[in-house]
Amino acid sequence: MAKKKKVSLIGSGNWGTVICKILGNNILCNEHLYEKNLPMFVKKELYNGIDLCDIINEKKMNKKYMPHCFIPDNVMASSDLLEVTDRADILVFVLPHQYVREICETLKGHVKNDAIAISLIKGFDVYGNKLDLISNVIRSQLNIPCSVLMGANLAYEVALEMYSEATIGCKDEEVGILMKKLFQTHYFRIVVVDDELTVELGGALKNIVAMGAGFSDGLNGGHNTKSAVIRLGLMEMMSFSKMFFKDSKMSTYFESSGLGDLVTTCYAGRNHRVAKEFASNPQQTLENLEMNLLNGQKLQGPLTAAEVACVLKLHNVEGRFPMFSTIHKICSGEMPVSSFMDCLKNHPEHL
Ligand SMILES: NC(=O)C1=CN([C@@H]2O[C@H](COP(=O)(O)OP(=O)(O)OC[C@H]3O[C@@H](n4cnc5c(N)ncnc54)[C@H](O)[C@@H]3O)[C@@H](O)[C@H]2O)C=CC1
Ligand SMILES: O=C(CO)COP(=O)(O)O
Repeated sequence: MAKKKKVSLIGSGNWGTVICKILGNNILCNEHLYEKNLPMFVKKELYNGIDLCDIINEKKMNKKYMPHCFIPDNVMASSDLLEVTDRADILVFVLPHQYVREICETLKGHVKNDAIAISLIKGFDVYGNKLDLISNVIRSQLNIPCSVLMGANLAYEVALEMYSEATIGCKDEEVGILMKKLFQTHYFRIVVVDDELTVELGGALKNIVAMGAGFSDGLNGGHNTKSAVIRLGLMEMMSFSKMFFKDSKMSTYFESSGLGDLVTTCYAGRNHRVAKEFASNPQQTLENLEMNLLNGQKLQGPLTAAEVACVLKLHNVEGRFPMFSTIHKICSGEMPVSSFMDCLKNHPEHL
C-alpha cells in the first residue's frame, strides 16, 4: 500500500480558514490516502488576550478571521512553522502575498525533496525591479513544483457552502488530479487546466480592477459604468499578460480564475468594499479603512497595483494601461480618487 501523504496548510486568515475546513473534511473522507491530522500554521497573535492558536484548537473556530466557519477536529493549529511543515508531502500556501518571501526564507532547507506545493495566493513578488509570480518564489526558494488554485471564491460564501467554481492550474496531469481530489467538494467544483501561468495572472491582476470597481461605485457610477470598468480592466489584464508573460493563453481568462473571479470581486470583495468606502469618504486613508473595516485581513489590490506600476514604468508603457496606472496613483495618493472616471473616458480603447 502506498504511504499516506502528509498535507500541511500555511495560512489561517479569512480564506485560509475556509480552506482548512475543506481540506480537513476531505482528508477525513480519504484517510487511506492522507495522514489524518492537518497541521495549520497560525501566525502568533492574541485575540481578546488569548492566543489565537489555542482558540482555534479548543473552540474549533477562528474567531478573528472567519468566526462562523466550523473547523474539523483533525485540524491542528500551531505557530511553529517548521513543526507544521515537518515531513510534509503537500504544502498548501494561503496567506497574504506580501508575506510569502519571509515564510519561504524560514522554510528553505527544511522541505522534503519530493514535496509538492499549491498556492492559493493572489498577488506578485517584486524583488529588485523584477516582477515575478508568487508560485515562482515558492518554486525557486524551496526547489519544489508548485501548482495554483484560483477562482471566484469569496471566502464567506464558500464557508456557507454556497456553490462556487475554482480553477487549478497544473502542468503535471497526475498532480492536477491529486490536487482536484484534495480540494473538490459538492459545493466547490474544480476545473484543472495545464496553463498554471494564466490562472495565477488572473487571480493577481483582478484585485487591481476590483479597486477600480469600488472607486466607480463610491463615485456613484452606474451599473453600465461598472461593466465598463470590468471590460476595460479585463482588456488590460490580458494585454499585461501578453506583454510580460509570453506563454500565457488568453483562453484561460474564460475560466473561473479569470472572468469569474474578476466579476465576483468587482461586486463583493474586500478590495471593492474598501475602495468604495474610500471614494465616498476620501478624507480617510486606505490604510485606515483597511484597518477599521477588515480587522486584520489584508487588502491585496493596492500592493498589486504598485507592483504592476513599477514594471509599467520601467518599460515606459504606462499609457497603454491607463486603468492600472490610475488605480495605483489613486492608491498611493498621487491622484485624487475623483479623477478615476477620466481614465475611463480617455481610455485608448475608444480613440
Ligand atoms: N478572503 C477571500 O475571500 C479570498 C482570499 N484569497 C487570497 O488568499 C490569500 C490569503 O487571504 P486570506 O486568507 O483571506 O488572508 P487575510 O486577508 O484574512 O489575512 C490575514 C492573515 O494574514 C496573516 N498574517 C498577518 N501578518 C503576517 C505575517 N507577517 N506573516 C504571515 N502571515 C501574516 C494573519 O495571521 C492571518 O492569517 C490572499 O492572497 C487572498 O487574495 C483568495 C480567494 C478568496
Ligand atoms: O479573491 C477573492 C474572491 O475570489 C477575494 O477578493 P478580496 O480579497 O477582494 O475579498
